Amino acid sequence: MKSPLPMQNLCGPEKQKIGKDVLVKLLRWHFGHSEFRGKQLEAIEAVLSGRDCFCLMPTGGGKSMCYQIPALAKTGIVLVVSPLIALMENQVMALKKQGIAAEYLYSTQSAPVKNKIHEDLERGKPSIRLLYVTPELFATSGFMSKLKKIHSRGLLNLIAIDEAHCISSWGHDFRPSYRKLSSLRNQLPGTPVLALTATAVPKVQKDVIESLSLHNPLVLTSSFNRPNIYYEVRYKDLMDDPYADVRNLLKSCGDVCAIVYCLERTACDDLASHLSKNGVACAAYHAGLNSKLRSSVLDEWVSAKIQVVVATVAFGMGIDRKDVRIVCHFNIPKSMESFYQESGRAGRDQLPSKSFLYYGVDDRRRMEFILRTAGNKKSNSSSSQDVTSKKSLVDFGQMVEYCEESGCRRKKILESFGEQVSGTLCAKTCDSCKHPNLVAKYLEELKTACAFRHRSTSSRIYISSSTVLTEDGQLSEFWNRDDEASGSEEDISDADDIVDVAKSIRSSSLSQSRLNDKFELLQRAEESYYRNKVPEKQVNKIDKNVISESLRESGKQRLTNAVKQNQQRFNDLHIDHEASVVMLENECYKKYGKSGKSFYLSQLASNVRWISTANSEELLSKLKSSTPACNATSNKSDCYSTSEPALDGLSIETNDEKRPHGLEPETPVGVLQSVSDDTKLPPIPSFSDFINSRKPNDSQASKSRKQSPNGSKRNLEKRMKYK
Ligand SMILES: Nc1ncnc2c1ncn2[C@@H]1O[C@H](COP(=O)(O)OP(=O)(O)OP(=O)(O)O)[C@@H](O)[C@H]1O
Ligand SMILES: [Mg+2]
Repeated sequence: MKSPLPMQNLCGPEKQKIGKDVLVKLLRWHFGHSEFRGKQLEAIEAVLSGRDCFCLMPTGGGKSMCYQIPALAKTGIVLVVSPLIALMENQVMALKKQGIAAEYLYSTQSAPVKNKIHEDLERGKPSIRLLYVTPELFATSGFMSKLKKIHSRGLLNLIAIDEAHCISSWGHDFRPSYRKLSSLRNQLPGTPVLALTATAVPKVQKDVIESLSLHNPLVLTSSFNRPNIYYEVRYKDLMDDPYADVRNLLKSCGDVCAIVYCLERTACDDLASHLSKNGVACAAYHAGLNSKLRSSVLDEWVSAKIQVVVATVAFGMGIDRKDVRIVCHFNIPKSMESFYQESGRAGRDQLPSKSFLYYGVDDRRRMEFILRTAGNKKSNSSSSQDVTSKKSLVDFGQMVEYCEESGCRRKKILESFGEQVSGTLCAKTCDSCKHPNLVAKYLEELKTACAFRHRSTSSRIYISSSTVLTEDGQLSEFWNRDDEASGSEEDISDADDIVDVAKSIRSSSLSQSRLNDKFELLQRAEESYYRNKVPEKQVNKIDKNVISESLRESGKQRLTNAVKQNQQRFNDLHIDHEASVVMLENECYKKYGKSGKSFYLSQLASNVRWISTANSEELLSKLKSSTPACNATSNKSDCYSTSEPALDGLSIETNDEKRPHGLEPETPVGVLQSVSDDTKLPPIPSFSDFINSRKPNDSQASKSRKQSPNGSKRNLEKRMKYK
């Protein structure tokens, strides 16, 4: 471990101004960088002199240094508020490696770890120089009173708010918990506050300064230009196989570090599995994976054991690998801000890197649908619905222009943040400046292709994926039949703000008639599948449809979420959550594993619906756990009679450890046992059955429709009408 630079020899008494040479020495000694970058030095000098500072620097610009150097320049503590535990963990680990005493605290951390940190902070001269905390912890009275003590002892040197744009609801990453930071100025007077962000929108900047009550702050802004990133758009509608294009692109760049962003979790799994099968070693990362798997992917990627990650935006803020050479968006992002942040993860080492955006007209429509619906969900009054929805659609419009219009891409990015850009700035570092004729040709072809598609495929079933309310207010999920992608709230909003998302879903205003239309479409698709069975020719297509282990994992996660939403009922009925999830997922897989992903996902959605709609008896009779029956056999897999190899990924043997103790031995029919027993349990309805059961007056008619030729005819007429 490197010994700390002996400060007393460098800067003398505490109050004395710390000179530039001292700060540069600290930078070199501790971090090995020769000089400060951009506005780092100005920010550091401001906060060391006790002044508030708002620091706007591009992604990868080196914002962390602006609070890390002050922490080393004075005895005492720098408090850093950071939005993500993973982000704190990474930074603290890196600092410790450099021999700098840093720790992090969050509310659900184990008591011994917390106590050790608190003990250090209570010492006359704490050894900790940087303390990272979550905004949630900051807002607790217990932590605040401890902090006030440190403050009253004159040891709190600086409060740094990293990713400060999270405080603004105008920003793309709003975290309600950041709002609670607005009281810190009153609670801890006299301590300078440093707000750091890479978010460029002026409205957000103003909001951050006001919300944190920064007093006469030094406002430091830098250009958002990332000269080392080459920008290019690729047009999916002009490609035979966009997957192959991504694959070839990655292969042609060699074994470089890359992030491929997809809108939806299932798309991540799908693309990752395609790439892996075709010689590009990679891993999927999204919020649907369990946290263990996610952190292992992250660890492997950070330590360069994996070079390529296919991820949703859950792979986001604070991801710090300097040598990302390619960021590829397989679907259009929701705004220029998001695009800038995500593509900005490339080339943090300032070396040449590339951003590729795969643009497709279907993706555009889907995003428009999602934003419109999300806008409606997020607001209660109809006027604010309009405003939210319009704002996000306007933001998204900039992204569409980026893709659909000719002209310098770099200029479009920078101008969207209000920067004036000279014509020569780009210097052929985007496709439009480098190959203007080619891009113009693509855009022309795109227009033609879209016009043609509009005429010839207006009958195509286009169902955008989203989570919406059924008529009785329960959660229901739709699956996109076109690309088998599932809607995922997390993918388009705050990944860790489940409560907010749930609230927003509850206030969804999707009309009943549109819902019914969608039900009809899904139901018909399922019926038609069984009528036509899969022809031989489509064998290849079905291969693509294979249900991967990671898809099954994410299926289990969906069911787990549904169980969590009904946790109270499960607890009241003493139903084992985990075993139920395993059993239901296994049932989906057994039933639809061979029919392909589409129906597997559909059946999972049915299960999710069933979990929230089934009454107590139904839940009990299907899921009541008999843990003791299974415990009686030492090996959990003995409880399964199935010999399916795909069960490997379900880690059944771990369920015993996790199962709550105290279940009575006479508990009836076991979840796991139920799969192997002949005991007849109520089936989970298929999509059609579910819909029909919800239409009591119509169910008979629906059945006869399925059977009689007249029924089919009526069905066809109805379909024509819909189209
Ligand atoms: N003065 C410097 N000279 C060279 N490299 C630097 C300097 N300051 C910071 N860096 C390096 O730049 C990289 C990015 O730094 P940092 O993570 O602080 O950026 P950031 O502005 O916080 O980015 P983001 O917005 O993505 O969080 C780090 O790897 C860091 O070591
Ligand atoms: Mg940062």
